[in-house]
Amino acid sequence: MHVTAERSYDVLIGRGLAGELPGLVGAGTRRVLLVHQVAVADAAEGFRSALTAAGFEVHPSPIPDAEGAKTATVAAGCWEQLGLAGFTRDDVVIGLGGGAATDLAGFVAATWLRGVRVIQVPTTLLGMVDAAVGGKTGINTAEGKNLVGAFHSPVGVLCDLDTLATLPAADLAAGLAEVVKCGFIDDPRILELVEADPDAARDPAAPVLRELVERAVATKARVVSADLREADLREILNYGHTFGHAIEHHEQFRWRHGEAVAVGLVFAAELAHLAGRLDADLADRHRRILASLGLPTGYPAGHWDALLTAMRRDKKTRGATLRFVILDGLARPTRLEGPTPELLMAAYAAISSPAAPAGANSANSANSATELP
Ligand SMILES: NC(=O)c1ccc[n+]([C@@H]2O[C@H](COP(=O)([O-])OP(=O)(O)OC[C@H]3O[C@@H](n4cnc5c(N)ncnc54)[C@H](O)[C@@H]3O)[C@@H](O)[C@H]2O)c1
Ligand SMILES: O=C(O)C(=O)C[C@@H](O)[C@H](O)[C@H](O)COP(=O)(O)O
Ligand SMILES: [Zn+2]
Repeated sequence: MHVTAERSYDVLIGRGLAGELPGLVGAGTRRVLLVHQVAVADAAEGFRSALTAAGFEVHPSPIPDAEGAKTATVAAGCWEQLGLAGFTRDDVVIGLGGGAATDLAGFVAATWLRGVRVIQVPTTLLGMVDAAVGGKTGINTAEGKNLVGAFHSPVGVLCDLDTLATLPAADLAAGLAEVVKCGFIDDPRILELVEADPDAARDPAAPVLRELVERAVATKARVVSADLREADLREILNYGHTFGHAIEHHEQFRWRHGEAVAVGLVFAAELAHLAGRLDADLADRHRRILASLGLPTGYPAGHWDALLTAMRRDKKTRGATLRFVILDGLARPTRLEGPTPELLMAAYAAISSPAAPAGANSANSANSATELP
């Protein structure tokens, strides 16, 4: 799959792709910072040996798990490592792991010497279909999700489907939320494939998963190739994220991103329905598909003020005006600008349910900011 950005690059999707990495790093390079999650330490060791054998000086950089990596402190640790090792503009950063690792690695690469090359090697479904592609990089702050970052396109993306074999089922399901998002905004065939066999969609060895990855990457590649810097069209990739990011922040980043996006998609669908833009069946189709994948579709009542405060920091907000990506119909994304407080609260009421997020991280839900039964 090809992406057009400041420089064009390829997203390779397949199995057994590790051998492609030294070629992507390129002969003119001396040093490689290998930023990786501890969960993929074995894969990191394999890459380290292959790159060392190819003559590169490899600096492994293990990072904290999940959102714990997307902090200024962790980024500063990487900058220190780059400085001590004398990384120059010819050198390369590799991001290996889930979206949190690729977001951090991309941000470190974007900021080191005002920009060095980054190669993304996603090892979660979400990383493959979304985070590693498109050049959005960033970290969180105490005030919100992804508030600091840069657009910095990778020079290549390696999606080795073999790496998904070890991914926990709940993380795979979380990645499917972004795949389903692509289905609603752009490629309805995705929805048909999931509806035909939700269990196969959750099976990393099933052929349908590969097709889902290819279709979601195709949507993302087409959109970011047309609008890298989110001047207009790219906002459709943010479908479900205004409310989703607010949940992540309110839950102090203890929900998986994809789980929060799943609820955000249902919120956006209800908002569109209540605004008279989307019919009830299509709104409900969001719930049915996401629930069939074990994803949450509701959020407890009683947290509106905090969620609204978080939504005001969304990057799509202009001045005091909240802006939502909604659907006018299937694969017809558009925007809803400045919905009234009554409309927003009605959408919240429509998704406020006592149902616990089925895919929620059990370690996380114990610490949930909300009382989930
Ligand atoms: N830049 C973008 O365009 C973009 C797009 C979507 C999401 N994101 C960001 O991506 C992040 C979410 O990504 P994610 O869902 O991949 O979460 P994640 O990076 O936290 O990974 C999920 C979990 O899977 C583990 N893991 C990773 N690969 C594994 C493997 N192969 N086997 C076993 N365990 C593995 C990780 O250690 C982690 O515990 C969020 O921060 C979100 O904001 C960015
Ligand atoms: O690539 C994009 O553009 C997206 O919005 C994809 C989202 O799935 C992703 O979560 C992204 O990181 C959100 O970006 P943000 O600009 O809302 O922080
Ligand atoms: Zn997302």
